[in-house]
Amino acid sequence: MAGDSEEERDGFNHTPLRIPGLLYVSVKMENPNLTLSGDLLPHVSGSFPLGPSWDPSKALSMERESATVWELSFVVPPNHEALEFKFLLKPNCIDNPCFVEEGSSRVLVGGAWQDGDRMALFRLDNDQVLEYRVFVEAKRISPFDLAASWRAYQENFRLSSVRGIPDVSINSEHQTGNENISSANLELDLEHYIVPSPSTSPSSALAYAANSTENPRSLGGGSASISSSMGDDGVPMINQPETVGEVHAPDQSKVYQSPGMVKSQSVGTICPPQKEGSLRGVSIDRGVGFPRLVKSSSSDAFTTNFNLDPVTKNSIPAAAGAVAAAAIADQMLGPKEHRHLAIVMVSLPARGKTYTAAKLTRYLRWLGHNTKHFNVGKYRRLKHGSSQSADFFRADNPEGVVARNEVAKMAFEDMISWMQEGGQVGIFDATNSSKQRRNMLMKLAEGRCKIIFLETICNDVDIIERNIRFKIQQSPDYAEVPDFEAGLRDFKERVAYYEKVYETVEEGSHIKMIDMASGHGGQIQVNNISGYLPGRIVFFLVNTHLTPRPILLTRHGESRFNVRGRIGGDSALSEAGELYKKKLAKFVEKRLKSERAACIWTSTLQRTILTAGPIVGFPKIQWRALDEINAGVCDGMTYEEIKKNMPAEYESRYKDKLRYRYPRGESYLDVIQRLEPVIIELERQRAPVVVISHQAVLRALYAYFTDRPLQEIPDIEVPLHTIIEINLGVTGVEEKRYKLMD
Ligand SMILES: O=P(O)(O)OC[C@H]1O[C@@](CO)(OP(=O)(O)O)[C@@H](O)[C@@H]1O
Repeated sequence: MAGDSEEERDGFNHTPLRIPGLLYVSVKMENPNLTLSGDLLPHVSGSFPLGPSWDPSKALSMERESATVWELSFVVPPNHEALEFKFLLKPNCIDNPCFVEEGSSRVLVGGAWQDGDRMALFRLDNDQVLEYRVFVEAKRISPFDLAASWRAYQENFRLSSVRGIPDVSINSEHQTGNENISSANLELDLEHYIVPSPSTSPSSALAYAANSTENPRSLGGGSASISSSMGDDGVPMINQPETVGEVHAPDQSKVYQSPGMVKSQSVGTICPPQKEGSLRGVSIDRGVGFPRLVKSSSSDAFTTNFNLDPVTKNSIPAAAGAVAAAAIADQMLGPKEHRHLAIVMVSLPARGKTYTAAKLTRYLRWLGHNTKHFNVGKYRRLKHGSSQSADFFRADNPEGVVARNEVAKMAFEDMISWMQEGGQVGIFDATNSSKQRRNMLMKLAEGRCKIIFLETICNDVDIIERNIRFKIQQSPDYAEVPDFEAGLRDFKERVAYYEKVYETVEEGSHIKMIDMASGHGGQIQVNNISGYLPGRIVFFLVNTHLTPRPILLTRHGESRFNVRGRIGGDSALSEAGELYKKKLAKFVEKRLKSERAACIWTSTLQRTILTAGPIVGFPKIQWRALDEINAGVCDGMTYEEIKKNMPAEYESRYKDKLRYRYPRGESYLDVIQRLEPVIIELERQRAPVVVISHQAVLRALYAYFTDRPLQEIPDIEVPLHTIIEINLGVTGVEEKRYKLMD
């Protein structure tokens, strides 16, 4: 084309490139007339780094890039010595001679030809001449691109040693070769290996679920106002409301300013131990909720207030995936569903209502929906004391009825106030067993939130009896009743009073869970339910049950990358990892020996598959969703290397590890989103499950079971060679840890 430089026309580089960094050099040969070359394969031989010598037998073969083009790429330091080389054609058969191109050697300096010929000529035995066009391309590359291309090379060319294993497998016999370890080393007295669970875990002991619900605003001494002030830039700053009984400290790391956006502050909430014997201790509120949608002050366009971190240049919504997508869709098309949702529990006492409410709260929070659990019993105890006898609950006791309606109203109003300050889903936990009470709540909700009634019906007398006994042991209502039998009689009397006036739900939007506790049969009836979140709630409830079973979480045995401090990758096990896999197999054998069924889940990465290897007798299933967080371009690097070579990325992750997404990789929030099907399946399973996975993934799973705030997930301790046993039972979640080796 007229005006094109010679270089642009023929692809040649005539001036030496003097650019800092590593040089990625690609040399190509093109032979448009393939038929002439027969089985002669293009090679390159030359000085370092192209080869140790000019010996043709050590020449580097070029890769076929297309039908007519052959390519060889290599990396050289920026100020490399002149590289000398020549093209060769080597026959397939080593006995035949090879042909070296005519003319003097080619010289590359700084990635550019030094007067090199643009054609390579080969004179064959029969005086036939073969002509190839030659090209060179040099690019400066970062160590990360280099690492990525090396990884791609490895993944493509080095077969994983476990690739032959099908997605679902079971080995019924110990593998030979794996057992050359003295059985004495593996003699496991399980109790001997128990180590304390982290003290911050609220579920390391049994907790009465109602204790950790919301504290009343008007009874606990705090205020419930929205404080609104002007920020430095003159735009209003909306503070998260305070919750009574909690001390608030603004989390400066989440204060952000973004052009055209309302400045917002997400508040970390430090909760001192709660009055009612809460086991939670100090915890930090997750500080992420349904993204608030605000209108830009500088333009007509709507923007989404996503708690952006000023240092994270690829800023990520506070709650990723579906939560953020729903917020955007609402903003563009108008809200499809009511922004605030109240799940109003309905049931007789001791039907698993509070347990179901707590479980649903935990699930919705983990997904990033701002959810709180309001337990009217807690309000009652704080207002009227915890030693009310059955009489208080009689429908023909006017003072009792007034007092109970009053605390219900108070809790409901607290819930609505919290919603108006940005809360999304309130779980309203009381018996709400008469139409009259439910009408009262519907009136209070009018124009302020949508109500879905969630009724739990249980017809299994054994389950009811078990729940009643648990209530006497755990509920603060009976903490001061020393005689268990007296407590039992009183509570049964209370239940009878409720039964007299109980009216099943027929009105409004509702979900009925009928005999779902055992996990055998049961049914869910749904009336007038629509929308994304209600749909998701129904799906969750359909899959959940109360059959007790353990879930064992463990990281793979130490990998070779772990030893070298490299993240990600797909390396095999170190020597210590090899030992752990054998110990783990023994542990599983012993711990699950009385179980009729169990299942082993691994990721698709070889370090988990190899760790599961010696476990016998249980099916093994590989889940891609259990793969480690994808570190994108940083995969295979050490944290030190990232810090040195990509300081901005390192800093961004350090500042907000939860939301930080590796370039071309994932964030912790991404990992949580992809784990949702795993959670649903874990809830659905009735047999024990052993999950052999990775640090980031197990942090997210563990946070779900122990109701840890999203913000804390990236720092949860999940050590190597340790098994975290989660027991899901009728009374809640219990945790135990076994450390098999260092
Ligand atoms: O989020 P951080 O703390 O980096 O932890 C995740 C990292 O843990 C590691 C080990 O450092 O997991 P893994 O156990 O699978 O080897 C890395 O591969 C992974 O990137």
